Amino acid sequence: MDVLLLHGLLLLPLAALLLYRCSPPFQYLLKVAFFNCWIVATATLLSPFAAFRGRSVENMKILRAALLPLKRFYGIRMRVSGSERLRLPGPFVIVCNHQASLDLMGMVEIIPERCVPIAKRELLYLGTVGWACWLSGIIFIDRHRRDAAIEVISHTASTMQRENLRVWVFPEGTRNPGRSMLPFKRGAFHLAVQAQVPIVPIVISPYWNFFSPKEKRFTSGTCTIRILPSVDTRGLSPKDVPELTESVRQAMAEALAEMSTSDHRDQDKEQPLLGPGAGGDRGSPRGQGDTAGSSN
Ligand SMILES: CCCCCCCC/C=C\CCCCCCCC(=O)SCCNC(=O)CCNC(=O)[C@H](O)C(C)(C)COP(=O)(O)OP(=O)(O)OC[C@H]1O[C@@H](n2cnc3c(N)ncnc32)[C@H](O)[C@@H]1OP(=O)(O)O
Ligand SMILES: CCCCCCCC/C=C\CCCCCCCC(=O)OC[C@@H](O)COP(=O)(O)O
Repeated sequence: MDVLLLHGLLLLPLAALLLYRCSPPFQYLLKVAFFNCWIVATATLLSPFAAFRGRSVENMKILRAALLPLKRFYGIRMRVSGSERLRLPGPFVIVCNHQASLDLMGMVEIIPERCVPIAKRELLYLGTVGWACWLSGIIFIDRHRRDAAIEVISHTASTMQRENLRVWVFPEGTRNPGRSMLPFKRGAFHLAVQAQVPIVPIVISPYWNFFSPKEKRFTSGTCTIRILPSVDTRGLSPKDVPELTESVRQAMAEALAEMSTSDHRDQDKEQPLLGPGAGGDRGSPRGQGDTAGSSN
């Protein structure tokens, strides 16, 4: 009986390993589970240290350090182009496309100092993760209460100037794995106009060559982040916001379309720490590679 049990216990990890290597959907599930576990574990372990400092944007540095290793686990190579455009001295508003939770990997790659994201209020209720977000100064809005959200944004505009704060907004307002961008919410643009600060648009390339929840596929691959030229808002007033929103969206949509046809060759792949990138590069569009970036 004991021998049987021992054999069973030995076979279980072996079977799991075999399944992991042979079944891309199983690999996908485990990789997504690990992503979430990593976030919960680091938030739980590190938030008490951040709590000594109290709520502060400086805690973003801890949050960033905790999330930076993720790309190595998954063998995701990040290529960034135009990073010098983020080296503006004062406050500014970043607007970025939002595909999935994986965006966190791109965010930590490029997010400048003293920058906080605007996030949905629901994140506050994620236990220690919500606590970590609150401690790091993340700004929460209730998307279902427009007036309250607008008030938070107005308040943020004055804080930005006073405290030299940068703000990161996902103007689509929700995750969008689709091939084109959703219409933009106007909050980020009102914020920039109210604070009279520049807007820096950022586009993260589509993940479909290595990540697809629909197909349950998560392999290694390359992600390109393009920082577009900043847009000045000095002298603009609230009546200019619709046009401003549309012109920034247009520039981002064009960049996204261009990046969607870019190909990431096999030699660009990193070896993931979490096993082989089984499943290959299915579904990746073929074309010219984006060589403008510097890899780091
Ligand atoms: C060294 C340091 C390193 C640090 C490293 C750090 C690493 C960081 C890593 C990890 C952090 C965690 C990351 C978490 C990420 C989470 C992401 C999310 O949760 S995304 C969901 C939440 N985001 C949004 O929703 C977008 C913002 N939303 C908006 O801007 C909306 O506009 C909103 C909510 C304010 C209203 O939404 P509406 O659905 O009503 O739509 P509308 O069309 O925009 O507005 C309706 C009307 O209100 C006006 N309006 C909107 N905002 C206004 C404003 N601020 N002032 C005046 N009017 C405004 C508009 O002009 C429009 O009016 P008219 O049609 O033009 O007449
Ligand atoms: C201060 C100490 C820090 C310790 C280490 C912290 C470790 C990580 C902590 C927090 C990371 C943030 C996790 C939040 C990730 C969620 C991002 C996301 O994708 O949310 C979805 C939301 O946008 C849109 O929602 P819907 O598509 O409308 O549903």
